[in-house]
Amino acid sequence: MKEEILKHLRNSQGKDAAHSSVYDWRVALSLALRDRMVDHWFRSTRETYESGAKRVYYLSMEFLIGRLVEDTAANLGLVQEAKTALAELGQDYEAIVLNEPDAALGNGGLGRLAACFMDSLASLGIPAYGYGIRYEHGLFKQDFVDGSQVETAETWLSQRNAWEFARPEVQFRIGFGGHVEHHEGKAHWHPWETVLATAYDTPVIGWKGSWGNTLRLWSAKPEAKFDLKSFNRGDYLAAGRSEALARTISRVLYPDDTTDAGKELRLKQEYFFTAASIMDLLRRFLSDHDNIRELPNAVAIQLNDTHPAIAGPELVRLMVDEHDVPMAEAIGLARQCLGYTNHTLLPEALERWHIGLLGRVLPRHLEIIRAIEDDQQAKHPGSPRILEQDHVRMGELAFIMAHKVNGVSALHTDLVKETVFADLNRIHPKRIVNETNGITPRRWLHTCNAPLSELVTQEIGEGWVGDLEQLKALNQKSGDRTFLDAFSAAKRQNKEQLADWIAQSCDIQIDPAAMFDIQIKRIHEYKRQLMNILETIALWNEMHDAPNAEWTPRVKIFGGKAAPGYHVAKQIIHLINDVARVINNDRVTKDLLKVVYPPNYNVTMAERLIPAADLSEQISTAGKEASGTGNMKFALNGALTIGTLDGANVEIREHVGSENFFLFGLTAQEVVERRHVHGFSRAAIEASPRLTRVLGQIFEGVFSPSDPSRYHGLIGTLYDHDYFLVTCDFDSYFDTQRRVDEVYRNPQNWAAMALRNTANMGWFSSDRTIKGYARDIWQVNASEKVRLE
Ligand SMILES: CCc1ccc([C@H](C)CC(=O)N[C@@H]2O[C@H](CO)[C@@H](O)[C@H](O)[C@H]2O)cc1
Repeated sequence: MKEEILKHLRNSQGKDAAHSSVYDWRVALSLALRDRMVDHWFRSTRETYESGAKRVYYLSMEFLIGRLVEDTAANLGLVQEAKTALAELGQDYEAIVLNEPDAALGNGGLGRLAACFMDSLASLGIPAYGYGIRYEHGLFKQDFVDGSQVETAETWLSQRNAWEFARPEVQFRIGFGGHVEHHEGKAHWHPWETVLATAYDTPVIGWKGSWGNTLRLWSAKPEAKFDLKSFNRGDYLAAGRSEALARTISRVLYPDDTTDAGKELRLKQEYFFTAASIMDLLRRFLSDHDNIRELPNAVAIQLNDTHPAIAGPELVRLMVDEHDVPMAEAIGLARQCLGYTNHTLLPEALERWHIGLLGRVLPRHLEIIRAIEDDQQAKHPGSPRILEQDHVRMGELAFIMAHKVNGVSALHTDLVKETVFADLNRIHPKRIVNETNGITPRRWLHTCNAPLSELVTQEIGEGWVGDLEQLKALNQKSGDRTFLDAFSAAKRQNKEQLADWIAQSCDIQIDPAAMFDIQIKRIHEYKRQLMNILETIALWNEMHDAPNAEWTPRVKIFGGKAAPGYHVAKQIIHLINDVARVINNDRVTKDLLKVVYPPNYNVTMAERLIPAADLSEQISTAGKEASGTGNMKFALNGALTIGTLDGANVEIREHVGSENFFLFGLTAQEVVERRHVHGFSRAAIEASPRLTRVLGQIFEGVFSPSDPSRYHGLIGTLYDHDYFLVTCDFDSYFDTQRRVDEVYRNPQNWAAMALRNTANMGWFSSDRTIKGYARDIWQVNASEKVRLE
């Protein structure tokens, strides 16, 4: 390894060791690791062609990958070798792995799930491609100015991306606009503008280097070369216009994760990567098949939400216009290839494109969508329509064009059947299945939590990393004092490390003995960070009133970004920072309560925070969080959950035992009923002196003396439009937090409950989730060799 690193330092970075920066060493190490991946990658690709195995194609607008050095070294079993080599070269492995920028090509849950799925697909030896966009700028960088979020462009590609292989030879022309000419029953689309989709491949190696798959990300390049004529006549802007236009397509990730912006550029992004992906997989299929009607036996295409839903019409277009398959048959064939995953019930997140816009940008596809609509209406008269009130409903299109539709937790899938797709579910009763989300145990325990990972391996061997259900064996240690002490010591070690980082990066001193209570996720009203900070103020009030009473010291840690245009979410961020400033400077409660909100929450920060957590906040309004995956990461890393019966919380509580889970709040059914009660929020506030006091303090500007009326709107909303029932769940949330305090004051008991969480989270491995998709949706098998390993 040492020679390989030095070789890349010299030959790839063009630096001699004496004058190399941490960045140079990091790129050299990455390239050395990448070299070790290539053989596995080529072998897997070769084996797939030879075996004629069915391939999975995972289409996603987002892949929230994070950093890759540690993960890749771990999957190749080279961590120790890399550490030793760098130490011998006088370099610090920790500093080098932290130098890597996050590949932040996603907003939150949906994007991170796609990244976990890629790791599991490779670790299970399932031949697969991930298809997405190589955004020049990922999710924005978040900073706080006077407590408010400010966004700046993210610049991961300003440095060399050591993992990718550019594929200039893999290019597809993607058309937009123009018109469709119909001639002798055949349609010819004449796009007005075209851009080139160029591929960049990143190898994805599974656990134990068992198998290698590809993440193919598309970058937009101009069709027209540099316009020398305009340049020579001095019109420099014109010379670069087509370049600029093309690059906008893959320039930046849209930072919204719940609101359909409905912007033309977003539609172009969705079509750009989807069309390139469909063309690419069809080219690969036709390279060793000549009957397009075989396609469903050779490919399984999964749509990660509706963002790639245009894949249905695009596949039909290519079959009909370029392979002369009759329309109805093409629709049937495409349906057999496609699966669609729904990740949200929030109405504002369900994509619907104005017919005018879609018809202008994709005229041929609108024709095909009309044909799909007619086909559906002919077979199922009265079926919900795709075209409704001059909008194209992408959820209905994806549902109708898929042979299987899945939700991402048991509760969510039931709600999908009962609400958004109730009518389609009645027409197609077998189409909706559940595939509860999962997380990769490689990144989210083995790599991010060495103290616990080593303790577990010491106790039960390393098999759990590839087969997480083996953790169950730890249940029998929940009465073993020595093991529990070791378990608590691992947690304590992580907490001390986190306390050091927070002291250094946020200049706040926190006590590792205090309870670390963490809520990290995108800021959204339904995730109820607002209820958390209201409870924090209520606790502070009572600690301040009676500082000598028996309190459980707490550190409240928040992390998360708000979509730039989401005003209320930004207000909530401002409030949390305002409250933190007041509480953290309160001499009376300084050893009892601290509030910390490190800016720019991302995958790397999650890897730092989750191993150090005692309490995991999963407090969404029941019926709103489709699944959650952070909840799984916390429980796997030995945190106890305070949560509602929402998303995957329900299944986590079933697996870890209700006695090891702090449940509170209204159920999804009760939420719907309570909303019908007139004045429910005012009634809840009046019934709670504690809540009334807190809302009064905020309203008067106790936390914003320089701008006393800053939160008048926010508080007003709680009184009159508390759509997410913060007021109704507040008291049971506060009381449950006090129960948490009591249990935490008994470390033995707490440790036993925490151990039972870790021990019983095996089912939430994304390996189990992917096996479900393979069984229920894709009908694919893992490669012989990997399965037998
Ligand atoms: C059109 C804008 C947009 C962009 C992204 C999205 C995503 C579907 C939002 C998302 O990330 N949903 C989350 O998906 C996770 C993975 O399944 C779930 O665990 C979370 O509960 C869900 O909120 C919706 C709308």
